[in-house]
Amino acid sequence: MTELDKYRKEIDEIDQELTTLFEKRLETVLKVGEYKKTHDLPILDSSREEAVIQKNTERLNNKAYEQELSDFYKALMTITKETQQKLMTEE
Ligand SMILES: O=C(O)C(=O)C[C@]1(C(=O)O)C=C[C@@H](O)C=C1
Repeated sequence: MTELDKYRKEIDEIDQELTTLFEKRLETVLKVGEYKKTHDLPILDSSREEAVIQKNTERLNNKAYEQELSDFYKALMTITKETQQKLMTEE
């Protein structure tokens, strides 16, 4: 096995955990979406998004990744808002 193969195997294992966590987060986001739909609340909550990003960048061991993690959460929350939007337009 080359070094590249080893790194890719490691990435595959990390991705397996990420996928499990992504699915879990998305399922919870859908529950939030149902709540918002029932209570007629907007999907976007900018202050909550800022808090999510701040809390998680503070959790970083290596602060050099702050921008990357912030971009990651922004992309993630773009997806979660789209998923909630689909729920809102359902019957
Ligand atoms: O906390 C909420 O209100 C959510 O809908 C979840 C979430 C997220 O993915 O974390 C998604 C959209 C909002 O703008 C803020 C946060």
